[in-house]
Amino acid sequence: MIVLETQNLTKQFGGLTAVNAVSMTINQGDIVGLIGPNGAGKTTFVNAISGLNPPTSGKVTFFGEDTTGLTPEQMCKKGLSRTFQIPSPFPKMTAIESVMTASIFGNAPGVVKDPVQHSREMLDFVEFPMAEDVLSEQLNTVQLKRLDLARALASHPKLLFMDEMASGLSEGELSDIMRILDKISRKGISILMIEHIMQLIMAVCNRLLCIQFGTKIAEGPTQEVANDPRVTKAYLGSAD
Ligand SMILES: Nc1ncnc2c1ncn2[C@@H]1O[C@H](COP(=O)(O)OP(=O)(O)OP(=O)(O)O)[C@@H](O)[C@H]1O
Repeated sequence: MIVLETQNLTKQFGGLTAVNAVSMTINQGDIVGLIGPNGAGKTTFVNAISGLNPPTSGKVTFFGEDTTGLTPEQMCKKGLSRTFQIPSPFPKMTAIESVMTASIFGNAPGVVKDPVQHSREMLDFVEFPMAEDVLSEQLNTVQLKRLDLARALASHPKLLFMDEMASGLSEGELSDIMRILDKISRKGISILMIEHIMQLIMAVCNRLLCIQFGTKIAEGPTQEVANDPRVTKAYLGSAD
């Protein structure tokens, strides 16, 4: 089953074409790695799909429905959640209160009977390393990213976008993230992850999409794309 499809998705900022006619597909159960050099347009592409910064042209289809230009709130209600490269929490809220906002506002009324218990389960699920009543402003970046993930999962997504979840992680924290990604996937949630850490990409992604200067240069099975000379040249820096 096709979860998400983009057709010629384009985003321009004035004279800059940050995303240039990108067409791609995510199938049920996929863990797709979105790779490409810095400034390639990865975050802009994800923003254009998830509603944060709507596309200039092109089409987004989510579970067969045209969702082009819908707001983040509308996309969330339809089953698309995301995490951010730089999480921006509510600083004066505790961890559990932050997750509760998503639990309460990210689901249709009545879906979550007990938001406290549900949020606690989400924090457990992502193996949140701090007490649930810690203030968000006291968390470091790695802990904030874990909280961001719990918040994203609290709205029962069918598709999850993750923006550089693993940057700055130690070797041990990286294997924690791999385990958590596996748990998310086993729940039937499809994943698109922007990531620079090839160790993680190669271990968890079944497919890759590579963009450069806003244009798709490769899409397909992980090994195939990773070995594509255009990708090695663009992303890893050596083709010859
Ligand atoms: N709001 C904006 N206004 C103008 N230009 C923008 C805006 N957002 C992004 N850009 C530009 O669009 C291009 C793509 O940026 P984007 O952040 O999507 O790249 P990226 O692949 O996610 O990079 P990185 O890996 O460094 O996070 C860059 O040239 C960037 O400067």
